[in-house]
Parts: sequence; structure tokens; C-alpha cells
Amino acid sequence: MGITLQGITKGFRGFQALHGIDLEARPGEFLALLGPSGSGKTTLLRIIAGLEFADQGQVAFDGEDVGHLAAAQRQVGFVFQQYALFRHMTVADNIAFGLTVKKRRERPAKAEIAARVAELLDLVQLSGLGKRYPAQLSGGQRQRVALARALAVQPRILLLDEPFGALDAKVRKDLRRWLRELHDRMGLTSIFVTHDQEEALELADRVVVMDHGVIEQIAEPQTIYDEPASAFVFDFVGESNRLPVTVSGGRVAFAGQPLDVDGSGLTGEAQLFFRPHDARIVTDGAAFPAVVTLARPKNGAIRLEAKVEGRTVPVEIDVPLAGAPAVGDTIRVAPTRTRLFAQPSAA
Ligand SMILES: Nc1ncnc2c1ncn2[C@@H]1O[C@H](COP(=O)(O)OP(=O)(O)OP(=O)(O)O)[C@@H](O)[C@H]1O
Repeated sequence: MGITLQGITKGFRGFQALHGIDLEARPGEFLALLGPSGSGKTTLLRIIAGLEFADQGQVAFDGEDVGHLAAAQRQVGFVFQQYALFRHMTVADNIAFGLTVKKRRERPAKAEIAARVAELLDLVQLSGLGKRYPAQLSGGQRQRVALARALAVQPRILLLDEPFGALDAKVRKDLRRWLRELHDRMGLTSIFVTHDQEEALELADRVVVMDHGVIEQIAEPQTIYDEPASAFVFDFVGESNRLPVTVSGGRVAFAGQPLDVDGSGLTGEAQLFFRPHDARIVTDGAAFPAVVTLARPKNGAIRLEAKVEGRTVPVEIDVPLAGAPAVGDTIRVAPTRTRLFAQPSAA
């Protein structure tokens, strides 16, 4: 089932949380909404779920406007960070909840519900734990119960709001792989909110990067990383260095030092971005000087932090183990792969 959002806006008492969001999730797609705290991810997810209503704009499932439908009528499954299981109910009763509260006409027979619960317990690999209470489960197990409960009503859309946020790194990693498999196997269309870029890049077919209630970029993970559409995306996703540069006649200079960067199309002040592994140390040519303040092993290379005169934030670069400079050395840094953005952002 495809999801289409058009021109979604939402304000809370004078505060504009979403500014005209256009977004499409293709049938079977797994989308991640990625952005800093307060960027509007949860609000957008709640509008899709029908837990919140947009001030303007349209929400459609498979081309059909669902804007007027309440959450229960939209047939979406959702899972939140706080597992929100009913503490006084067994695991099995928690999973069955969505089915038992259906109107009598639509409610499956008791035996059918029991069979569905057993199937779901099996699916989330918790067979045999149906009689336990939530307090008798680990965090990861509780989250899988929450997922089974969301799936009980056989949704075609699954919405997840930081579902693994409260779990430790290892459990989190295992669960998200497992969730991806489940999504594929069940043919769901899923939207996942996270502020963890690794999670978004690893799990999603496409990543939607949000900031201040707008979408900065929608693209496949590799594109988000390799071709960030804005200074914000470059900064937010992956490690990066940012230097204030001046552009004149297509030539780019940092602190008076010309760099080997094409500045055509821009003029005046700009922001130059590069990743730590996209720079080399050179002895002459276009480069800027820096003094090494820290050198530590990282992923089979050496990560250097180097102080640039007049800058408080050090530049980070990765250099080969062999011949790596030492702390205190003055080096010349030549960025090899860069992006230039016109808008000045706060340093
Ligand atoms: N019910 C509400 N009343 C007033 N303001 C709200 C309400 N819900 C959200 N907001 C505001 O809207 C903005 C977006 O919130 P939202 O929860 O969507 O952000 P988020 O990107 O999901 O953040 P987080 O990662 O911290 O959950 C925030 O500034 C928030 O304070």
C-alpha cells in the first residue's frame, strides 16, 4: 500500500511544527524519517496514523484520501518507543487486544484469535511466553510483543516511532535487522522515525531527512551520504568538516589559502564540507596548514585532529598508518572530495 502526503502543515498554538510536507512511500517501501529532536518526525507520523490531524494538506493510502478517517479506521499498525504494553495483561492478551476490541461483527472467534496469537508469538520468536506478564520480559522482548500487537490486526502499513530507542546497542542492532526481514516477508509499507543516522542508513530503502518541519532531502542511503543536498544534511549525516571559505571568480580560498575546489556558480562567503577520509596531507600545492593535536587509530587508519589557526573546532582527517604525523607536527591539508554550500550556517 502506498502512502502519499501533499502539502501537510501543522501548528501547535502558534508554533509551526510542519511546513508543507510532500512525501510518498511506495508500496512495500521502508522509509526512515531522520532528523534532530523537534524536527517534526513524530508529528508527521501521528498525522499518517490518524492520531493527529493536519491543518492543511492531504494524506492518501493507495490514492484514497484518508484524512477524515480516525486511527482505528486506517488499518495501520504502530509501535512507539515506550512499549506501552498493558501491564496487567499477559503477553498473549496484549497481542490479542486489537482483535478482542473489534465490534462483534468483525471480531474473530476465540479459537481463531488464539491461533493468530500463537502465530504472531512464533513470528516474533516468543513462542511459549504467552502467559507471562510484560514485567517478566526483557526490553527487547517487550518491544517484540508491541510489534506483534501492532501486526495482529493485519495492517498493511506499519509506523514505528523510535521503537528501539530504549534498548542497548547490541539488542537494537539485532532487532532492527529482524524488523527489516519481517517487513519484507509480510509485504508491509513501513515508516520508521529515528534520530539515529546509522539506524536510518542501515535499515531504510530511502531516508527522509527533516529539519525544522521541512524535508531537506529524500533519497537512498548512499545518496544521502555521498550527495547531501544541503549543508544541514552534510552536517547531520556522517562525520564532516566544515570550513568558512570565500569564493571569487570560481576560486575557493580558506583563510587566504587557495584550495583545489571548483567554486563556479557561487560568489562571496560559502561553507566548504568534506568527510575525514576525503582529505590528504600534502607537502605543497593547494592546501591549508594545521597543527596535529590528537592522533588515534581508527578503522585501520589514523584519525588526526588538527587545529587550524583562528578556528575553535579542529579539522578531522584520516591518514594511512604508515608515515602518519605525530602530535605537534604542522601539516598541510588538501581536501580531495568536497561540497560547497552557499548558505552560511551557524559555526
Ligand atoms: N501537542 C503538542 N503541543 C505543542 N507543541 C507540540 C506538540 N507536539 C509537538 N509539538 C512541537 O512540535 C515540534 C515537533 O515535534 P515532534 O515531536 O514532531 O518532533 P520530533 O522530530 O519527533 O522530535 P523527537 O526526536 O524529540 O521526538 C516540537 O517543537 C514540539 O515541541
